[in-house]
Amino acid sequence: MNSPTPLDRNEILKRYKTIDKYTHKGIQGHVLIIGGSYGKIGAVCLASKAALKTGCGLVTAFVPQCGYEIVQASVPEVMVVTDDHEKYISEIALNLDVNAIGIGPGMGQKMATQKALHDFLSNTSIPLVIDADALNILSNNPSWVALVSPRTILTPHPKELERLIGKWHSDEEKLGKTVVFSLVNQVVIVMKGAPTYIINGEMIYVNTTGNAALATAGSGDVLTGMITSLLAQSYSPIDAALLGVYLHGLTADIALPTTGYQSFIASDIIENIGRAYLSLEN
Ligand SMILES: NC(=O)C1=CN([C@@H]2O[C@H](COP(=O)(O)OP(=O)(O)OC[C@H]3O[C@@H](n4cnc5c(N)ncnc54)[C@H](OP(=O)(O)O)[C@@H]3O)[C@@H](O)[C@H]2O)[C@@H](O)CC1
Ligand SMILES: Nc1ncnc2c1ncn2[C@@H]1O[C@H](COP(=O)(O)OP(=O)(O)O)[C@@H](O)[C@H]1O
Ligand SMILES: [Mg+2]
Repeated sequence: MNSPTPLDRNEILKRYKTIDKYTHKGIQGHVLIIGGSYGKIGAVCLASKAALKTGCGLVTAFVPQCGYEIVQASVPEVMVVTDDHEKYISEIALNLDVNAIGIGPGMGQKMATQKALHDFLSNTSIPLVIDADALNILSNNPSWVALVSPRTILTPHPKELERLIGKWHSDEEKLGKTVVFSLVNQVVIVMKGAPTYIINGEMIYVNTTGNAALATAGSGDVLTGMITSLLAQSYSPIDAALLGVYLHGLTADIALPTTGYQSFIASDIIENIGRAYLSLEN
C-alpha cells in the first residue's frame, strides 16, 4: 500500500481554479441536495448553504413536504422541490438539469426511502456524493453498491464506514479495507475522522487542516455540500474531494482564535469558507 500523500497547501494550489471574470450562475454549476426527514431538515439547510458558499451558481433542495418552509425561510437563495410524502422521502422523481448531486444528510432509513434510493441509483449517472443515511441504506443492502456509478464520492464517518466495510482491528487494516472497497467499486472515499483520509484506489491522501472544533453536529453535512458544489463547478471527483476536505478543515483553523474549540458550530464552517478561499489567493 502506498504511504499517504499529505494534503497541504502545495497539493491544493496544483488543483485550485480561480473564477473566470465572465462567468455567470448558469456556468458556475447547479447542485441538487437530496435529504432531510421530520426533525432533520437542518442537515439539508446546512449542506445547501455550504454548497452556495463554496461557489456553485444554483442550488435546489429535494426534501419531504415538512421541509418546504424550513429550507425556504432559512436559506432563501435555495430553490426547493418536495416529495409527495410529508415526513420522509418516498420517491425521487424530479426532472432537473443539475451538474452534481449530494444525497443522504438527514434522510432517514424508512423502507420507502430505501426504495427511493435504489430507484434513484439505478437511474442516475450525474456526478454524485453519497453521505450519511444514504450510506447506511447501502450498508443494509450491500448488493446495491453495484448500482453506484464509478467515480462517485462516498463520505463515511467511522461508524458509517464500519457499517459499509465491516470491523477492523488496526488503523492499517481500516485503511487497507477501505482501499480495497475503493478499488473494487471504483469510488472515491472520504474517510472522515481526525485526520481525514481521501482514498482513490491506491492513491491515498491525508488532510493537514482541521481540528477538534469540527466535532460538532452538522459538520459532515456541510462537507457534503462543499464537495458537491466543487463537483458541480467541474472539478474531477478526486479534486473536489481533496479541495472540499482541505477548505472545510481550514475554516476551523481560521475560526479557532475567535471561537475556541467549544463554541464553534457547523454554521461557523459556512461562515469561514470565504476566508479559507481568500487564504489560497495570498
Ligand atoms: N441538524 C440536523 O438535521 C442534523 C442531522 N444529522 C443527520 O442525522 C443522521 C444520523 O447521523 P449521525 O452521524 O448522527 O448518526 P450515526 O450514523 O448513528 O453515527 C453516530 C455514531 O457514529 C460514531 N461516530 C461518529 N463520528 C465518529 C468519529 N469521528 N469517531 C468515532 N466514532 C464516530 C459514534 O458512535 P459511538 O462512538 O457512539 O459508538 C456516534 O454515536 C444523518 O442523516 C445525519 O446527516 C446529523 O448530521 C446531525 C445534525
Ligand atoms: N476531532 C476532530 N478533528 C478534526 N476533524 C474532526 C474531528 N471530529 C470530527 N471532525 C470532522 O467533522 C466532520 C464530522 O462529520 P459527521 O460525523 O458526518 O458529522 P454530521 O453527520 O453531524 O454532519 C468530518 O469531516 C470529520 O472529519
Ligand atoms: Mg454525517
